[in-house]
Amino acid sequence: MNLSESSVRSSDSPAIQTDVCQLKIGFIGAGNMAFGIAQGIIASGKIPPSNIIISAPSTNNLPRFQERGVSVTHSNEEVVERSRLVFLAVKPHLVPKVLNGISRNVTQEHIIVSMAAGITLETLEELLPAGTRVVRMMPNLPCVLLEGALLLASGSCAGEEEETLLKTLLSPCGLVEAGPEPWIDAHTGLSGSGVAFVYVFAEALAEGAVKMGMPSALARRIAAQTILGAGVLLRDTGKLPAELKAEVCTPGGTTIHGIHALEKGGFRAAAMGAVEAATERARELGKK
Ligand SMILES: NC(=O)C1=CN([C@@H]2O[C@H](COP(=O)(O)OP(=O)(O)OC[C@H]3O[C@@H](n4cnc5c(N)ncnc54)[C@H](O)[C@@H]3O)[C@@H](O)[C@H]2O)C=CC1
Ligand SMILES: O=C(O)[C@@H]1CCC=N1
Repeated sequence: MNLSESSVRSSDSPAIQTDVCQLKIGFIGAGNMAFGIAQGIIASGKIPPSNIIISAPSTNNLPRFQERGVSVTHSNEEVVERSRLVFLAVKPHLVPKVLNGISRNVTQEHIIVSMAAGITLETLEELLPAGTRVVRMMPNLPCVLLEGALLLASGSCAGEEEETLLKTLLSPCGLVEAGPEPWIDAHTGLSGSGVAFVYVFAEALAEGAVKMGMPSALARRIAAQTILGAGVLLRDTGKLPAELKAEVCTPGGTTIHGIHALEKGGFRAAAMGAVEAATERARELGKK
């Protein structure tokens, strides 16, 4: 069995089913993140939507999954019973309650992937049967458009092979990387929360243009396209931000005057401080 078609095996864990395309996948929680990740998995073309099941206590969020051929239920236990790869997509404070509810249904055949901000691998492993294969994952909102940035970290009974499986399944969601657990909290600040920091910047750019007389709807559209274009250039050229910045800055021109204003306003320190504050908050959420 090999992963490209395929199945994966952890050295001291059971094989991860037969074919990846036969893997049964579950989601507990049916919010935006579950939707983004499920869309990515469906887009991979490796898993038929009928092999995916999702649970939530109310029906509010379920129709958009049903429309894509995903099975839905109100029972978290049913999700665990019918799946081998289970994504935990509830808010962090609900994780202990949800894991207490499903723990007796979890076997060593399962891989449990939590995307809850701050909740540590140690906590997840304590709440699940000994030997459970657990992975922590931090996605971000653009996963819903398959332009996300995800970071994975494995628990003590999971590793490279579970990460390989997840990278294969999740790569349509965007950039998928793996790293040590402490990076997950930093990634939460940089990217999970960082998306919202970019929106604050977008709003501020647009409001600057409104102040200078541009209609706000047009200013917002241009701000969005400016951020999109700058981001694609940064990603696709592989150049450093400083190199691209230098390409825009004509000596004595408009941009360097604007950058001076940003620096006088402490923009760079504020952005670094935002990532630091969000990372610290993720660490705090993880404390028992
Ligand atoms: N929203 C974001 O940008 C990001 C969120 N996350 C993490 O993803 C997780 C989910 O976040 P969102 O999708 O934004 O939340 P959400 O509030 O949109 O969705 C949570 C879902 O959980 C369901 N739910 C509530 N109680 C439940 C229970 N007892 N059993 C099963 N389902 C239950 C809700 O009905 C809802 O469908 C959170 O832990 C968050 O930290 C991670 C990265 C980014
Ligand atoms: O604000 C939060 O706690 C979640 C985690 C990252 C993005 N949203």
